[in-house]
Amino acid sequence: MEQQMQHEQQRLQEVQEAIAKERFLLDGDATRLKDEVVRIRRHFWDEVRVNTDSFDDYLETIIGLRQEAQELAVNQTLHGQAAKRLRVLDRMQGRPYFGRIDFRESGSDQTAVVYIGIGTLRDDSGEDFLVYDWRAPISSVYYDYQPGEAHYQTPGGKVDGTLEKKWQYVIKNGELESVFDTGLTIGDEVLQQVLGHGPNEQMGSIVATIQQEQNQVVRHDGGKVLVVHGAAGSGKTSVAMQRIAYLLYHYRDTLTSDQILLFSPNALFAHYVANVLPELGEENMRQVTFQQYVNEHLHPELTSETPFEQLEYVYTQQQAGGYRARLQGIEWKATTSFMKRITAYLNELKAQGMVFRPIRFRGDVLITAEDIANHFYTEASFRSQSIANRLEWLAEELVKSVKQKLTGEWKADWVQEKMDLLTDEQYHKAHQTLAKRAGFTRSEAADFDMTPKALAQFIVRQQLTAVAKAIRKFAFVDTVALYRQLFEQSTADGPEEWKEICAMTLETLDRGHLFYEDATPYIYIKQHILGIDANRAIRQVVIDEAQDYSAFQFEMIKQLYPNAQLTILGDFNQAIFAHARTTEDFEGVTTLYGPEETRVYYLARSYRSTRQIVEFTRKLVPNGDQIIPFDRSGSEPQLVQVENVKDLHTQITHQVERYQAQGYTTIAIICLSAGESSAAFEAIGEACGAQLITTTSTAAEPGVVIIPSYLAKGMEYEAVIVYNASADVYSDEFHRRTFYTVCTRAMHELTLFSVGEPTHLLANNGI
Ligand SMILES: Nc1ncnc2c1ncn2[C@@H]1O[C@H](COP(=O)(O)OP(=O)(O)OP(=O)(O)O)[C@@H](O)[C@H]1O
Repeated sequence: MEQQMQHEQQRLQEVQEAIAKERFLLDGDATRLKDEVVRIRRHFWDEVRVNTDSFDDYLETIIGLRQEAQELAVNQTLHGQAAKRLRVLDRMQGRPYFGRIDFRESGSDQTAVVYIGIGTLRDDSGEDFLVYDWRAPISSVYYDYQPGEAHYQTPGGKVDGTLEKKWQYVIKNGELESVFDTGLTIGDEVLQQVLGHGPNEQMGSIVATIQQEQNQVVRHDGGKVLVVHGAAGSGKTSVAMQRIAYLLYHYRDTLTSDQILLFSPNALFAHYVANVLPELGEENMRQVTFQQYVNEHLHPELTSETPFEQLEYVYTQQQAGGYRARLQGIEWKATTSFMKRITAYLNELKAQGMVFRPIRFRGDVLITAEDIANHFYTEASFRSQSIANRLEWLAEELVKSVKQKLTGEWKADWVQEKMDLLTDEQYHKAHQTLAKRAGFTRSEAADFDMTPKALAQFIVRQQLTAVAKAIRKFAFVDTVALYRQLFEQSTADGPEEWKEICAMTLETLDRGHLFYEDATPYIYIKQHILGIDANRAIRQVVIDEAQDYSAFQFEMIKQLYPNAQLTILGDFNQAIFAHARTTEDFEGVTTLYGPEETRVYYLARSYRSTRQIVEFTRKLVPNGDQIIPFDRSGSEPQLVQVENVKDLHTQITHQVERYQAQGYTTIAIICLSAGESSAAFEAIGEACGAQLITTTSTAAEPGVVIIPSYLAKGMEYEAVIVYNASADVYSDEFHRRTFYTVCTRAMHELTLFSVGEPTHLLANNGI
């Protein structure tokens, strides 16, 4: 064994030398390329002879420009590639590889020894691989098999053979610490070690320990939709990030990181995952939250409640009037029944019911809403057209009509007044523009005689342009009134509290505001009427925490990114939003592109928490027995009942101190709501040295945080303290999924405090 270790030490050293050598050469190249780029930029115009005297001179100038631009682009690309390779080499220096497989192809008497790391490394000759990229086809054997028969797929077909050996290496800061023969050891010691450590404040890559069931997801290919349903801590987010890295490698000739879009739940989470791809030497994908999308697409006169404000209402306003109706409304507005209702409504609008705004000029109505509606519904050639197409045509007609109506406007008093008030600069500008239009060159402009009539017409035209622009953007369609109409009608299949839901929705709309549950349906209607601005460049869309998305949201994402494959990851036990509280699977998602285009994986093993914590948390949810803990041992979760809030604060402060003394650096005190969080922060923030996390937080420092439940979603902490797991706070059945989400954030330690009687949700835990 010692001899083996020496051999491995020596090999490691050789590989490190090869990395250092490539690094040295590339460093020189990168510097040279950078200097070249700077030089070309600086002297761009020196190299190009600009001469437009004759056509030939002009052509020569264009050719010169193009050559120079091409040279710049080539150098920039080469520099980008060199810089990327340098990033990979930098990371490989400290840990060139983490695994090895000895694989013998069927029919061959030679065994290939394959070392696996985050990037490829060849020897001096360029012929042999010293290290294989973890995403190379042969590397999949490492993740998929124990010693014995094995195979892997290449673009050329399936390769069968025997996996003779499978080793894992622990290399830290360039030093070989240990080698495991993972074909022989029971349990995964490296994984035990990795999971036993605390997290940084940002997520890391799991490339060295991807598990077989996760590897299937990472390398899945084909179909428009990939759904990953997995328990809390089963690695959904990690797998999503590794998958993005895999796709960037596999489709490196056709896919770039800016063609990949990740929908994340909030800014804090976006920051949390932002380090994984750079750690693997890849550039980050684009990230967006659904709320950002909503804000960009609302009518400018509307504001919308945020998803977090909606949750705060749901969690804290049980006693408010209309609460029951609001909750029903939240659920109903996310259903496929409501979507069907909207589809029928959009169809009806082809024949009747469109609502328009009059077209005004300087406050006066030029074309009434009734006239626009008449035009829209009586034009015979429109009948078979979609609403969006009709509007395009109508807009042009309206612009023409407005122009016609304003032919004599230049004589109006307001124009004369405006002319009198023009500054010298404005007058000069008008003169220049009109001279140019009349064919005068810049040097001849002074000879142009601008008549008062021409100036007056110019002033009118300026205002008209703004009106035409608004018409072409369909400002004459009253999208808010169109959404409103849905709640002015009765419906046969609406929920019990329909009348009250309608009254609440209308009252909110009257204030120029939307409930969060109305934002997506409103935008959906708006886009179907005015046309969708689809983004065809995006090729991959990844939706994490997808259990919180409604049928509308999925449909909208599909329509927005028609060329993208979707990876949808979620866990319905963590569906904390009221609209999803009774949904149990992604069945609705299957209808997006049909079952043949949809593949579903289930990840049952939970890696984040100790066995004791998983055994505790899985009793909180109905199907919890399907969740399999990774066998890592820790202490039992504790429930501490206290008599009053004063005691609660004293005890929590002591608990934080104990955790700190145990060496934990990421500790979360998780509250149900923002209100509870700020009260907790006020009382114990200073004593615990804690940061308060709010919806506006974009990053958290390592240390103690006080955080509301919905912002802790997707995150993890070494030690979790549930602020108040009492029957008063987690009072209802609908708190179950939130409570489960809160408790599953813990990696090593979980303590629940309760002022008075604990929540009924703990009944299955014998409490
Ligand atoms: N194969 C693995 N090797 C090492 N660590 C892993 C592996 N799979 C998961 N983990 C770790 O388990 C923890 C949970 O992973 P992750 O956050 O991706 O799970 P999740 O399913 O998205 O969780 P949740 O739904 O609860 O937010 C992370 O610390 C992650 O690094």
